[in-house]
Amino acid sequence: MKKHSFAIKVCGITRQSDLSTAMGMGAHFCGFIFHPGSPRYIAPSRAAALDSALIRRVGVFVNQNAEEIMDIMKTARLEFAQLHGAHSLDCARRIGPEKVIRVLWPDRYESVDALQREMELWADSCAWFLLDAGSQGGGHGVSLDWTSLASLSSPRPWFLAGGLSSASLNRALEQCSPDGIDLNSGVEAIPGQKSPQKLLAALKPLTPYTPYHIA
Ligand SMILES: O=C(O)c1ccccc1N[C@@H]1O[C@H](COP(=O)(O)O)[C@@H](O)[C@H]1O
Repeated sequence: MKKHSFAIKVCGITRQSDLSTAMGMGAHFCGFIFHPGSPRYIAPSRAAALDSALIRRVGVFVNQNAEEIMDIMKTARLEFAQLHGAHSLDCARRIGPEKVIRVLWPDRYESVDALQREMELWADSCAWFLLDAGSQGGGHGVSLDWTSLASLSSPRPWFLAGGLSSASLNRALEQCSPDGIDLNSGVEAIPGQKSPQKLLAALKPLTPYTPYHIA
């Protein structure tokens, strides 16, 4: 593994026990999925009741508009909105760029240069990018081609997502250098429930690399 520090996000949290385990293992961000079609869906009021101490709370949105997103952010006490759908720049600006994690799907672009041009377009309208596998939606458990991201020079910090698990993390981090990693289906016992063993297996080897400081 290359020696650089990065943030850890554990997404698809539906239970306090999983959130507490993730925090105990050094997660910096936790994610709640507000897409009703997802097996990881959580109602905003239930997410509000989960105690995340000082780590950052992210909501994942696919179909909702800016007003619905801002409403849920308030109810669920979220700091960030992860825009995982066909959201516009205007939607991101209305939410507030400092609160937006914009998802992009590298497979949609013919080259890393084309992906980078899209990132430049979004740079003033988001705080982070999240790169996911496939061409839409998320939670597929499929990996990206990490080598193609080795030369990426993002105008904002970015999370690497897409089926990351203890089996793939080491290789992924050898091949590209994200500012954060996003763990979801790769650390589950069943969809919507994390496995403490899988979380430990994925996160323990990262301990020397994750004293990530978030201002
Ligand atoms: O996990 C879901 O069910 C989901 C549904 C709709 C949009 C996003 C979703 N999850 C996000 O997808 C990425 C990658 O997940 P995975 O590691 O491949 O399971 C991650 O950011 C999740 O937050």
